[in-house]
Amino acid sequence: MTDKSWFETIFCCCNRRPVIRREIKLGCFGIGGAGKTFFLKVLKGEDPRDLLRTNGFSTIKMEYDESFQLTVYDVGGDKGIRGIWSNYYAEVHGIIYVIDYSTDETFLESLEAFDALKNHPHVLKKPIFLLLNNQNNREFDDVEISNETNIQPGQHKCVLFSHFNKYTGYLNNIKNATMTVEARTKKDKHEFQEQFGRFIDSISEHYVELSEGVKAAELALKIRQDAAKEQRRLMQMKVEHDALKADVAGLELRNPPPQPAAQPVHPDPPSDPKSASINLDESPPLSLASSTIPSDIIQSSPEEVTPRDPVPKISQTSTLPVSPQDSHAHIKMETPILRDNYFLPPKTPGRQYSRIQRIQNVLNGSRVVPK
Ligand SMILES: Nc1nc2c(ncn2[C@@H]2O[C@H](COP(=O)(O)OP(=O)(O)OP(=O)(O)O)[C@@H](O)[C@H]2O)c(=O)[nH]1
Ligand SMILES: [Mg+2]
Repeated sequence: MTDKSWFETIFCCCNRRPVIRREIKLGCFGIGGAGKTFFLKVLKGEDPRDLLRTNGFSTIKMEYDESFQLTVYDVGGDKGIRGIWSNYYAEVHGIIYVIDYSTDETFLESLEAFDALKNHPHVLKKPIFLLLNNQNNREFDDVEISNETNIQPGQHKCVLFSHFNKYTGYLNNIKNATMTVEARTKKDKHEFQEQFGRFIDSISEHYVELSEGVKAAELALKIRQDAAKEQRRLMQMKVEHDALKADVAGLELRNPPPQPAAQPVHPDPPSDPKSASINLDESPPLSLASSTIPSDIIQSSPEEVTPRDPVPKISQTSTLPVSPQDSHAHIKMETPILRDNYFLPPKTPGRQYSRIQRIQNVLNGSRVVPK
């Protein structure tokens, strides 16, 4: 017994082959109001009335026959949007171009835009279907049109003309697209339908060659899109990073990091030490106990917990002068210091440093040497 997938089994049971259509991609161009969307709707078998201007582009899909499915990019034709036409040239197997023949102005404008299109490198060697649309029932000459469009032989796979003048036929009968384009062509036998059929035949004939260009363009487009996506992702990350940095800066401004405690400096005391007023609440009086603070207690004072430069040892016998750069030491010598709850009187000339004052100097890390 041969292995068959459920899909194959269903179709074998129904005695029908699954329909796998290959895709033909087409681009439909022409100046604004030329009738591109109108034509594509009629071709597909949809009601073409009450159309809106195509803003950007729209994609119209339709079944052509058993072998092919059509994907048509209907690109807006207003002057401001014509710049994007060339983005589609490489990605399509063939070009539909609608020439608006309603007035001399629209005809000239259509020819100008067509001239740029037909000479584009991605349009050369591709089949072109030229549809002449004329809503004013103007007379025109095929030879004249052929001369005006100035198409050189061999530049394109084929160039097929057709007329779509003042199309009014059976609009009320068009309700929905139930038939393939080919089936409708056989039924209606309109000239534009038959010419369009020849255009698709030409694409089918060169399908492999044309598809290579289309696939290469699709790959290039995907690479461009991925690169653009990556670029957008990086930009987004940068924006988020900058926002985070700004947040952190804002937080730091509101809550600055803890700075080393500033040394309290008191104003110059009165010259007579006896008249110095002492706030008993804030600073306890100098006591015998405080003047004999054991060194281990001093070491564990809160001031010492804060990391800082190693405290230099003070030698009683040192004769080093006070450095002029050591401004801290200078200030501390000249002012009374209220520190760690011990009041230190200002230094008076000739007076020996008390033990407490030496301890205080050690705590301040100053290099004051008693005279
Ligand atoms: N009856 C009739 N009306 C047409 C025909 N061609 C165009 N029109 C009218 O012209 C209007 C504009 O046609 P569209 O098909 O929207 O023109 P377009 O080329 O798609 O224009 P843009 O989308 O602006 O680029 C349509 O709404 C129709 O009313 C035609 O062959 N017969
Ligand atoms: Mg349109």
